[in-house]
Amino acid sequence: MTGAATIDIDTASFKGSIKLNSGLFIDGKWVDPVEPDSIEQVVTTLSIRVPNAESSPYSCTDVDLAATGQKIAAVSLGSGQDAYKTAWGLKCPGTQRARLMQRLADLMERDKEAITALEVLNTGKPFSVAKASDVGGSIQWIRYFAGWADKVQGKTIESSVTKLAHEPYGVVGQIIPWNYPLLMLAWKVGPALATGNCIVMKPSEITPLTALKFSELVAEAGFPPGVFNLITGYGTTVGHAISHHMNISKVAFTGSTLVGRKVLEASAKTNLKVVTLELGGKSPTVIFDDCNFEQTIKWATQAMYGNMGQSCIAGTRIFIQEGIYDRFMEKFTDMVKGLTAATGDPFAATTRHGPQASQIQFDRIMNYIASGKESGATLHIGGERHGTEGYFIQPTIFTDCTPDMKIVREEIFGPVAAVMKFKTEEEVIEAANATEYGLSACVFSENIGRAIRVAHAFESGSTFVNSAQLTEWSMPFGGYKVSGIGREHGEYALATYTQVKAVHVNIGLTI
Ligand SMILES: NC(=O)C1=CN([C@@H]2O[C@H](COP(=O)(O)OP(=O)(O)OC[C@H]3O[C@@H](n4cnc5c(N)ncnc54)[C@H](O)[C@@H]3O)[C@@H](O)[C@H]2O)C=CC1
Ligand code: BAL
Repeated sequence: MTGAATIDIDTASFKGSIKLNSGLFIDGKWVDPVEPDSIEQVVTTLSIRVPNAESSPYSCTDVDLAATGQKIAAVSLGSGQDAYKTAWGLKCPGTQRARLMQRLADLMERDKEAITALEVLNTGKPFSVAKASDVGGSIQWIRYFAGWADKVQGKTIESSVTKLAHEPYGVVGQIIPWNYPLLMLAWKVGPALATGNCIVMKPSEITPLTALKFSELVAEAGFPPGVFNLITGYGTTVGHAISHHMNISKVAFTGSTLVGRKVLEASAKTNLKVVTLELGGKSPTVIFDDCNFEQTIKWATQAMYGNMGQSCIAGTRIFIQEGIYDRFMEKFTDMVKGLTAATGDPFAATTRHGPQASQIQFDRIMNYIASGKESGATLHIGGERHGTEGYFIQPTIFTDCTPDMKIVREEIFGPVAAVMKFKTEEEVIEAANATEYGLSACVFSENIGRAIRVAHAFESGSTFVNSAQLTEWSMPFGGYKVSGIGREHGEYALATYTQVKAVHVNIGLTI
């Protein structure tokens, strides 16, 4: 139900009380979900776990913010449509949209510490990382797209005097996951607002807190009511309603390939809404003998274990050329031991590795570890729960992996590396591409000719030479194969939030 919950946080990184609205943010207002006997009915459960600073930081108190039923269609989507027609998109000049977006970014900057604390509660990621990458990155994304808002322009084709207008879709649905709750929101909101669309946003049911806070800042920034709407709830209800809705013209989804297929299917069965999908990955990290050894160790470790391995571009299949295999494994093992030693309370300044985001995810990863052991891979290090409480898993390495193993084929979304040895460039390209996924791939070699050759040979939407995971607001991001459809970021993202209208102007032709 609507109302505000106060979350008291007393940790090494953040001390304070954060007031958070707990309703749905629709048409610029916090509203109660409507009666549960309606046709489109969902149950919204916002349950957060607040570390109890008095005892172990991992013993948690459940705080219920809301648990209720709702019908979303008439209220949220109807008002979104109305707002689009009267107050946004074609009616609101790009310069004004840019100003509002910059104001929103300023407010996020103002509340950066509190937003970070909420994101840590949401996910368990280390505070310093959440502050710099998740919240800092989100602010950058909003600012970057604010810069585009007054530069979305059409063209004129001179020969036939045809004006091409790039128009917003109207109401777009956005369904996002739990691994980067605020960042994924910013990735999607930025281009949608810049191009003048209205948004119906559904955060993951596991991590709604920063999205609620973001909605408050949207209101404070002065966006017209209905431009940004937040509907919390489950995928099978709210997500299902969004993907099937006849008045939503485009859906942008990030999450599992399984659900991505459902969203696409929903489009086919309803109004053929445009669907962009950013899905899973099983990304290769290819390390040649002639790499810069010290740098490569660091990048490969970060690529694998960053965000506790809960990243769609995690470098989970690590291919090491035979000449440096032993030396690399020795140092890589040391890095993992260091990470294990720095595993713990996400609010502690020394923590570099936190828990997995949920019990479901914890169980899923532990099952993959069991499968790795059963399938004959060698458990090199890790493989157990870390500590006795919470969703902590030791950073893990499996060696002697083969392509048929589940831990090599499937996205684990946890801190579990599958290491393989290779001899030749041709062999490793084939092995790296032997996956249904194609989101990201890294190559490490000081032979720049070879590095570029391999980067081009990867069947992947993003490839990195002597680096990893450097996703940036201006660089297109998306998948080959089952890793997705469409691109986010930069000018390419604008194209996925606009449709082109050809206006043919007769300047003298008579019949
Ligand atoms: N590409 C990425 O960044 C992500 C990939 N994943 C992968 O997916 C696996 C499972 O994680 P989940 O949380 O279960 O992902 P998921 O794909 O079920 O959830 C992502 C979002 O989709 C929504 N959703 C779920 N069912 C839906 C439906 N029928 N219609 C519309 N929306 C729906 C969820 O509520 C959430 O907001 C992970 O282990 C990982 O492999 C998960 C999260 C992010
Ligand atoms: N889903 C995009 C960001 C990531 O998971 O790495």
